[in-house]
Amino acid sequence: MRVSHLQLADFRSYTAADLQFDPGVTALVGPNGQGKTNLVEAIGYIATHGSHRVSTDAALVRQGASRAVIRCAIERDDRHALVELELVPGGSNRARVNRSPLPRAREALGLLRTVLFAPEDLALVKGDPDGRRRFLDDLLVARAPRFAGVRSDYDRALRQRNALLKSAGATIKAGRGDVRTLDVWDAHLARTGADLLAARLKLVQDLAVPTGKAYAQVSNGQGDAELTYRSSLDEAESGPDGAREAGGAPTPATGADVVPARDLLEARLLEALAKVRGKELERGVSLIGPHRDDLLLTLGGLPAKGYASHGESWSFALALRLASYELLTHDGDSEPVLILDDVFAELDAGRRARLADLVAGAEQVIVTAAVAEDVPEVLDGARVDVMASEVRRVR
Ligand SMILES: Nc1ncnc2c1ncn2[C@@H]1O[C@H](COP(=O)(O)OP(=O)(O)OP(=O)(O)O)[C@@H](O)[C@H]1O
Repeated sequence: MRVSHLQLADFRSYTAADLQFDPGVTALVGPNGQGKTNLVEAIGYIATHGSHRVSTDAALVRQGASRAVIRCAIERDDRHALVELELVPGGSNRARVNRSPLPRAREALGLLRTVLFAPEDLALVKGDPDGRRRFLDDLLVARAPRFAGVRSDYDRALRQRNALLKSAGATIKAGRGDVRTLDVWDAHLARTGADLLAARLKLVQDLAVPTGKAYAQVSNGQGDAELTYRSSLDEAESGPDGAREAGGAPTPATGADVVPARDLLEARLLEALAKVRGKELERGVSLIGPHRDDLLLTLGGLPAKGYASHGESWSFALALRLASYELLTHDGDSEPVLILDDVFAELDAGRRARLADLVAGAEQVIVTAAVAEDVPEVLDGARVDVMASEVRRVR
């Protein structure tokens, strides 16, 4: 799969942009702050309906404008799709595919698949669990777009349940409030939470081997990179409020683990929610569910966060992206578009060369760099200069 044409209106620093892409490598080159990342961010947005840099859309609309438009032509074998997204901060985004409006923008998910690696990815290793949960959920959606609905159903159930715990918690605890409404939200949370949890557990199992392999490739065989899904459900069941005895620390995924059935997870979530209800009413928040989980990253048995060096952390983040690329390629009938935003300048010579070798044969690679020398020679291809939010094809 590849992007063949990108057009922007009022997106970030661009009043308008129009850029054609060839298959293979395209390097977007220009000094800092000229609009290179804005271009790849727009392509990433078409694929994920989100930005890799900000969590709300307001910053994506050019200052002074009220909406932005991204139009992207996608080629997949001999099929073509023209996807157009209109970003309306504070309102609902609108999508058109081949010039026909879709009832809901999220129906356009899945038409373009990208894997984007950027300096922000260091937070996957060094940052809070929130970023790692988002990584897993974005990959779930890229593999199966229906998970966009699952995720938003879970978020809605969580918001409503937290609002109820906060507003009516004290009265329910005193035996005067409407417990039945809380029971209903427990059921919603357990149902949608089980969908999300089962999918994440399976995803971590699928990612474990390719991540270890990619880490070894990028770091030239140094260190064992492992993934472990840490679930708040397991912890609640083995804690003082729980019914089960502690089962010890969670073990790293091996790729061959048995993922608990979704229905069993739903029953376990319901039971655990009932057990912690008193504590939740006191605190006014939901204490169990996928929103409290984490993906633990370990290197040679030690947590990467807090122990790994800067270079090792980079390699781990890169390994997660390369493993995502492998999964998406394996699942679908075509390779996702690979985007490397400003990453070569961050890597040492060895890692840079190994990464370049790994991605050189991909169907489409879009690279951004401040200077052309940062792009490894093996990634020889088209070059576009970006200056003051103007694009100029030079090769
Ligand atoms: N909503 C917006 N409206 C107008 N300008 C914006 C908006 N958002 C970002 N910009 C501008 O876009 C520019 C940054 O563009 P971008 O991040 O693409 O730079 P870059 O070329 O990738 O730089 P670097 O090499 O430093 O990463 C900044 O000058 C910033 O002020």
